[in-house]
Amino acid sequence: MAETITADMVIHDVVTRYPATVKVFHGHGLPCTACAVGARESVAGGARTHRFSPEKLELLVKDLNAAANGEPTSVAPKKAPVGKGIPLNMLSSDPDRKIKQVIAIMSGKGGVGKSLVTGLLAVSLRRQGQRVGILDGDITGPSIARMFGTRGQPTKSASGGIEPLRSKGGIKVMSMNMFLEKESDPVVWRGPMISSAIKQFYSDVDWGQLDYLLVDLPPGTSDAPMTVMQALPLDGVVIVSSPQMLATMVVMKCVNMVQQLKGLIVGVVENMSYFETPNHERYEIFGPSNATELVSVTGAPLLGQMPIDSALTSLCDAGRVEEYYSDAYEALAANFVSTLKIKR
Ligand SMILES: Nc1ncnc2c1ncn2[C@@H]1O[C@H](COP(=O)(O)OP(=O)(O)OP(=O)(O)O)[C@@H](O)[C@H]1O
Repeated sequence: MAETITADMVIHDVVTRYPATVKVFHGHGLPCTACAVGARESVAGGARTHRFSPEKLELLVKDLNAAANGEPTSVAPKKAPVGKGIPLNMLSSDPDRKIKQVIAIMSGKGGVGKSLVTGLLAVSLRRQGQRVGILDGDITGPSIARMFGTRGQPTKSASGGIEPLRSKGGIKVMSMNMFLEKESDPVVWRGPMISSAIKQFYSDVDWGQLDYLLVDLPPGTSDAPMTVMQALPLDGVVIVSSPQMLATMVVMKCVNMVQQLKGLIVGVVENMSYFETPNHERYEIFGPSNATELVSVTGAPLLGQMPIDSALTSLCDAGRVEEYYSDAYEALAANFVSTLKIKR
């Protein structure tokens, strides 16, 4: 007999404990399990947002309890939205694993802010006490080291591996930039050399104990993303998109690639979703949000919608990205952590 589900329970907790309830939420027309809000919102709160009457809420709660106990519900069981926004409990099977989660950040197209989202997600995770590393998998166009202002060349670690550089805030960073004489030197390498560099960045670098290793990938579906998907013990992929990107079908290419390589999309982030004035007026500069479609094509929860902020570019150029603070990124990190629950 399952514990009684009540209207004040958080949607995320309900579906995590009783996955059969996802069908009930969807059957009642509530998309909350596929929404970032569901991570914090109560069942009653979700129902209120969707203008449920008290009677409808009562029936929903009754059905949730029925589903949790394997009993019939009043809503016809819709085709189970397998993986659609169900928060994943990704408990590491091996408690001795030094890096608890390896997550790649991917986008189909260049310039949507994938590196920036990777960097700021790392910053917020670190602020929340997580041990974080960033592997800059963009070998030919690295930008992570610059963003964090990490200078100098990596040294040999005590165990004979490569010691990653550390940001001011304590994030471990490894990027091709660190091996170039001049930051502007090009890396003119063919695919196999790029793949080999990525593998070495994972296996030869002494990452130590980490909660999250974020791997920033170059755009597209070429050698580097393929290497990461196939050669690294990847736990999941976060897809970064922007409002106008869905129309170009590049997101679909990413999704298909991840699926073909048997990877798992753990969440999506919509960057450059809106611009907010000091008076809190919002403008959707790149058009209306496609977040709902993103969730439905990827089958993964929306982790956050990031604003456009002109302050970011100058901070990144000055290597001071860690000085940036925004509630949107703190919420993104919180959603990320609750989606990928790990055992320390
Ligand atoms: N939300 C945002 N607000 C303001 N500037 C942003 C935002 N997102 C990204 N940018 C800026 O856009 C530029 C491109 O971002 P970034 O390098 O992160 O994109 P990318 O997708 O990783 O690019 P690439 O395809 O080259 O790897 C950077 O100058 C970055 O600072």
